[in-house]
Amino acid sequence: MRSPIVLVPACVAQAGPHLAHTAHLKYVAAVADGARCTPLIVPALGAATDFEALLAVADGVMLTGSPSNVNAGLYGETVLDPSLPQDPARDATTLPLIRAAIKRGIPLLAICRGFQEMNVALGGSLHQALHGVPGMAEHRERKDDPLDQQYAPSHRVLLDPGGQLARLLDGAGEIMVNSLHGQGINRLAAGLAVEARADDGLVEAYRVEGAKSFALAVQWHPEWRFSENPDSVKLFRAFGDACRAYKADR
Ligand SMILES: N[C@@H](CCC(=O)NCCCC(=O)O)C(=O)O
Repeated sequence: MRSPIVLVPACVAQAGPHLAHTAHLKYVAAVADGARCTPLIVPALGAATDFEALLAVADGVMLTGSPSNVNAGLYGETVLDPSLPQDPARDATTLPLIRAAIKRGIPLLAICRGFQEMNVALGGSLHQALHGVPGMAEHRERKDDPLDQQYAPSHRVLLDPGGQLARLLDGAGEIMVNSLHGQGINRLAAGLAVEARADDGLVEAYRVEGAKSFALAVQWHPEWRFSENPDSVKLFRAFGDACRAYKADR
């Protein structure tokens, strides 16, 4: 019997002199080895995407992080810092895909940029520069640090005691997470329920209320060395189980 197929939408990024559709190995590995599903990288073709064809084979969708920001025009603002990277092709691919996946009850796990774009896809908005928002902590990584340090746990998040995340983490009240983002949730979209917050109040995880299946998003990076972090192992295993259940019922 085949394993569940999990769509992993790509970024458009420079690979040497050429543009390429890219997905970091760590995300693909977390789907394969953590969720135990078959990752399928989806090119960021925007409106040229055949969403029906993709959804017909998808048993899950995982949205990755990215250095690029969700275009602020998609939540009714102008881009405050045009020097920061954008990826309009990814926006035009992921936003419709997110809405379609939720409608069909296809399991969804969203990470960092994915967490932000899912909120925007459902009508929410972002802070474009968290570090400029009074009372907010610094959530960006130090880019000069070695990667292991950039992705090391840097602050705690408090989990909603009645939430899905707390349940799948065996009743944990708080966990330590890494933090590599300059943007963050401003207005949470209607229909999303907070699962975790940082000490400064920032929403760090949410679920889709009343979702037909697993639909969870986290601002941190569980995919980073996931096998060394028991919380990340449980998260990817739960996502994989939801994909297996979706596949069995389809
Ligand atoms: N650009 C957004 C999202 C941040 C993000 O996804 N960072 C991860 C980048 C690299 C990786 O995939 O590990 C923001 O700054 O908030």
